[in-house]
Amino acid sequence: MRSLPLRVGTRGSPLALWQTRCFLEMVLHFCPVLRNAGAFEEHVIQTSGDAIQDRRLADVGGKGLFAKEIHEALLDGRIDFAVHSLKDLETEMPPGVVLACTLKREDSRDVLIPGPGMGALDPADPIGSIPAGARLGTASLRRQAQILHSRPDLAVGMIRGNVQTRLRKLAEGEADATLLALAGLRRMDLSPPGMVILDPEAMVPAAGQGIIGVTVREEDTELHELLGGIEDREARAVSRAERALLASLDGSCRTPIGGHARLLPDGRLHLTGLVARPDGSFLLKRSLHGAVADAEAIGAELGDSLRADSPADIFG
Ligand SMILES: NCc1[nH]cc(CCC(=O)O)c1CC(=O)O
Repeated sequence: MRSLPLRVGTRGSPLALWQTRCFLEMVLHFCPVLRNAGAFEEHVIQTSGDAIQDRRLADVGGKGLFAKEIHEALLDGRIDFAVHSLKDLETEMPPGVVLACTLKREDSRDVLIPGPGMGALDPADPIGSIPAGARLGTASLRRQAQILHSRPDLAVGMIRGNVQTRLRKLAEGEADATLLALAGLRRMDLSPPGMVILDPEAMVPAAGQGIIGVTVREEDTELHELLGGIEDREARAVSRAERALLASLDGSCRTPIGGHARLLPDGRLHLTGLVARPDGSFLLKRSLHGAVADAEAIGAELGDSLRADSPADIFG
């Protein structure tokens, strides 16, 4: 057995810390031998994404801004593994870093949250029931494009920061409504008043949304084995499809892209993909299904088909 403690890297946001502790509890559950005090050491790593609070990440121009420094710490041997929100983890990681396990998915849907000045939303048609001309606060081009596609009358402004910061800004009137991932709210036991869950076909979630992913050094077979025990096979299957779709679209961070897979009652995998223009003036959504064993091929095929039928400027 290697020397303890095992050093786990994480971002410092409340959600990231919650996810890291939840993951460590799972490891202890499956691996009681590690249950002595001090088996793990938490290393909070500030990432480029955390440092940028005033601009859209898309304008800073880089994928993987929430993970770069964490990958570096892993490759330098300063940490042994790292816990990520899979949706913030780029599909092509640096050589030597691998995704060793994906945990059981929390709810993958987005929610629409009205601010204090907005009346109740209609749960049967939440997006349609937003008052005309309302200001929506989001930094996500994927969410912005999908809302503007059906509601071009709305104004979109940016709200950034961690989940708590965004909710505070909403309460202070910086926007009339906002959109967040239900997974983050559930994990932190938050349920903002008036929030309505959006159907994933109406607001296609981001690839990997609601899934926690753990990275390790490729050569670290011991940790690979340990983490294999808590891998969730369904989460792995859907994330393989969603991430293959993302990789095959190879959009820039300025391309709104959605990807959402689920297992059908008959065991096959169903994948919905979406590409759009940020202003919602173009939006293409398609689905494909097939065998779980073909998850990656399904993602790649759907990505190719969406790309083939999108105007050139989408991927320019
Ligand atoms: N982009 C930030 C981020 N990364 C992961 C989550 C939520 C948790 C998850 O999707 O697993 C969030 C917040 C949000 O989008 O509301």
